[in-house]
Amino acid sequence: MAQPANDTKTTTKGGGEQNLTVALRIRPLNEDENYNGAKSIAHKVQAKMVVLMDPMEDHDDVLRANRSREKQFVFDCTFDSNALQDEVYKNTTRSLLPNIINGYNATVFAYGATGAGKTYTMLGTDDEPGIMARGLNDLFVEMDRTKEEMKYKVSMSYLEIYNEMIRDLLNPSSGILDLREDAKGGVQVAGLSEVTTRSTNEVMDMLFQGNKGENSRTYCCK
Ligand SMILES: Nc1ncnc2c1ncn2[C@@H]1O[C@H](COP(=O)(O)OP(=O)(O)OP(=O)(O)O)[C@@H](O)[C@H]1O
Repeated sequence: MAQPANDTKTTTKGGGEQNLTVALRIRPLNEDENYNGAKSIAHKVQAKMVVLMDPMEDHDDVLRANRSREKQFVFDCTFDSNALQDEVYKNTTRSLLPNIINGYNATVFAYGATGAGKTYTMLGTDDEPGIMARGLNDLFVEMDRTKEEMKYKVSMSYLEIYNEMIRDLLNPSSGILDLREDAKGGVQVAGLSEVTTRSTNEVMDMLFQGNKGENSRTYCCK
């Protein structure tokens, strides 16, 4: 997840500076895991630190009693399993909006193993909308508020990358698309459709339509 304030500065290919935030979210154990007696080994211990307990630790093994194999990891921010969608949105994504309104690029993506909670965090549910719906709502409200002074255009593309093959989820009939570099060194997906949109609901409907055509694997929306 990316965020502009107080963050690690890295240099882009074009020489400019960009900010990067890495956040970690621990999801709650699901019903099956609880039923099978699973125990969470990931614990948020400080605002920025998570400890992973050694799942093999044996408290009766006196020979290893003082050899903790716990591992500590530090992130820009962390969320435990009780964290609400709004908390995750406000602490990772909301601060990107003023820059987007001013015409700068921003990227937010979720990374993790299957079942880790990427879709829940990004899309969420009707009752608990994720980062995308919350971000789009705020974006459209802000654009509406400033529509007298500024002219905005919002468009979206929705693609799937699976087994190194790229497909356009808004236009599946276009088949497998190629990745190309443009003259400025930017990466482009040749032939990817781009649809103009005016509301969060419209975007969500298109994501829903796009998901219908596949089994919802790795996806990217810009
Ligand atoms: N923070 C959370 N709170 C409650 N339920 C969650 C949370 N995170 C994930 N879940 C639930 O865990 C399950 C798996 O999450 P999700 O589908 O988001 O994983 P994923 O990383 O997108 O998986 P895949 O890569 O296989 O698509 C879902 O049933 C989801 O509702």
